[in-house]
Amino acid sequence: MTLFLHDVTLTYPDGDGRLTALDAVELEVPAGTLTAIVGPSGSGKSSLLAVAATLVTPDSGRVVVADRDTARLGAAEKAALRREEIGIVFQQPNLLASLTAAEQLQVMAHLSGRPARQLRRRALELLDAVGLADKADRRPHQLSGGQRQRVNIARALMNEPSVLLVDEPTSALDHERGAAVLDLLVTLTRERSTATVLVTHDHAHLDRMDRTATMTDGRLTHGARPAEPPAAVPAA
Ligand SMILES: Nc1ncnc2c1ncn2[C@@H]1O[C@H](COP(=O)(O)OP(=O)(O)OP(=O)(O)O)[C@@H](O)[C@H]1O
Repeated sequence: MTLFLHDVTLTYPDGDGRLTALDAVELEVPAGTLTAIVGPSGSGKSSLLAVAATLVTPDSGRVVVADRDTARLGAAEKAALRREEIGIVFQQPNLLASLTAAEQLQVMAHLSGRPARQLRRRALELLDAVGLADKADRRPHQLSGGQRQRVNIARALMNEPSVLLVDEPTSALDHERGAAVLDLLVTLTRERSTATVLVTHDHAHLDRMDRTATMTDGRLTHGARPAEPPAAVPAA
């Protein structure tokens, strides 16, 4: 199992007490599949991503990433695991204004120590995979919002991660571009065998995902489709 969370509980300090952000969460994401997490604001979705990314250590439970039990890892080993095995796509692309699309990707992988020419080749291959082969030398202000999000996704894949964590990738996009970005994420998940977790508010495209789970007050329920508004009953 590429990403595996077992009985994960996370609390934050809250006044005199503690607030439970994740409550006995179970999550298994096999390689090459995409799980969408939906749920209301404040229900714990971002906390789940932060724990899966090993950025936050839960109070209890197991977090296994690429067959490594993260509880056994020191800080340096965790940082290496993040760099080598985990790709993160944030809501806002956070691209560096002065760099071209290809450079955004290359700078990400620079620390890996691979030769510059090899990094450039990989950056161009990924930009091609996200449909931006002809935009490699554009800077962020010369790209549309959807194109910037594609650069963001390609950048997260630069180190060939086995786990891809995606936070609200379509929130800044219109319906059509949002759907195209989700299609792209499904394709990349299959092609690159990533275990992908996607947090989304957007219920419109859940049928494209392999699995859906709903977060409610820190508890994750699998398989349940989020409540849709009831269909209008035609007047008799
Ligand atoms: N660093 C923190 N310290 C204290 N409380 C926090 C912290 N981060 C999140 N929380 C609280 O934990 C709960 C879960 O927050 P989280 O950000 O995981 O929810 P979310 O489902 O991602 O929300 P949204 O959809 O609005 O981004 C919320 O009640 C939030 O206020």
